[in-house]
Amino acid sequence: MIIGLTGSIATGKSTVSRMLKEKGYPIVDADEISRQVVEPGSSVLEKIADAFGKEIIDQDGRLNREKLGGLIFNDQLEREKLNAIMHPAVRQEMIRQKELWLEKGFNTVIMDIPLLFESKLQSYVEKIIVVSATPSIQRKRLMARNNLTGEEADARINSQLPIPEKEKGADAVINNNDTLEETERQLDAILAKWFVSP
Ligand SMILES: CC(C)(COP(=O)(O)OP(=O)(O)OC[C@H]1O[C@@H](n2cnc3c(N)ncnc32)[C@H](O)[C@@H]1O)[C@@H](O)C(=O)NCCC(=O)NCCS
Ligand SMILES: Nc1ncnc2c1ncn2[C@@H]1O[C@H](COP(=O)(O)OP(=O)(O)OP(=O)(O)O)[C@@H](O)[C@H]1O
Repeated sequence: MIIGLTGSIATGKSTVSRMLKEKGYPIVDADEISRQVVEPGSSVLEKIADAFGKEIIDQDGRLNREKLGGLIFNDQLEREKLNAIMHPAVRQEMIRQKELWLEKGFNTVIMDIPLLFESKLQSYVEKIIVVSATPSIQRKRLMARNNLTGEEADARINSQLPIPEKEKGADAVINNNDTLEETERQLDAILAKWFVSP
């Protein structure tokens, strides 16, 4: 079974994804892939420099993620421009990795895709788990993790679909507002209900 794992920014996808990895599930991680496709010298990075200016690349040839984040999280048109450059490459690599895991004989593959709903990738997966948190907990965790002001955190949160919209499209919701143990208990209940194993 192909399971899509999504949520909103800083609601706890990576946390749940780590739990699944520990249980032996193979993970295809869209955030990790979106870092790989912009490695120094890649054609995707070249396109980003053409579109956003050479200043977006540091002296060492690496993408300045902070600068690019500052541009795209505050501006829908700039965000769409970046998405149009990056998403085709990210999608292609996600599918390649999923096929590899299936060829290796796994029954289940977890696709960790933050923008599953925004990018309309529902058809890529068979079941969808949404990791959810209350808006105030989400904002607090995002500010702490990324060292952001409230305003910067709000811009990132508002660049995605509202959490209730995502919950409506989910086959299962994990409420990650409490302890990690409580989150894992919800995860285990979902896996048992769906009779899945790695
Ligand atoms: C703008 C970038 C350079 C900022 O890098 P940074 O290291 O600060 O953030 P990181 O990549 O860890 O992403 C953190 C979270 O931001 C959110 N996010 C990232 N990109 C986007 C986007 N285009 N639209 C809305 N939310 C986004 C996601 O929830 C993601 O999990 C980076 O996010 C990026 O390359 N984004 C475009 C690729 C993309 O859409 N990635 C999301 C999954 S495919
Ligand atoms: N149950 C919890 N209790 C306390 N802190 C938590 C809990 N779950 C997650 N966190 C913390 O909240 C932050 C966000 O979690 P995580 O990185 O898993 O979110 P994410 O959804 O993967 O975010 P992104 O969309 O940015 O990739 C992290 O710093 C994490 O350690």
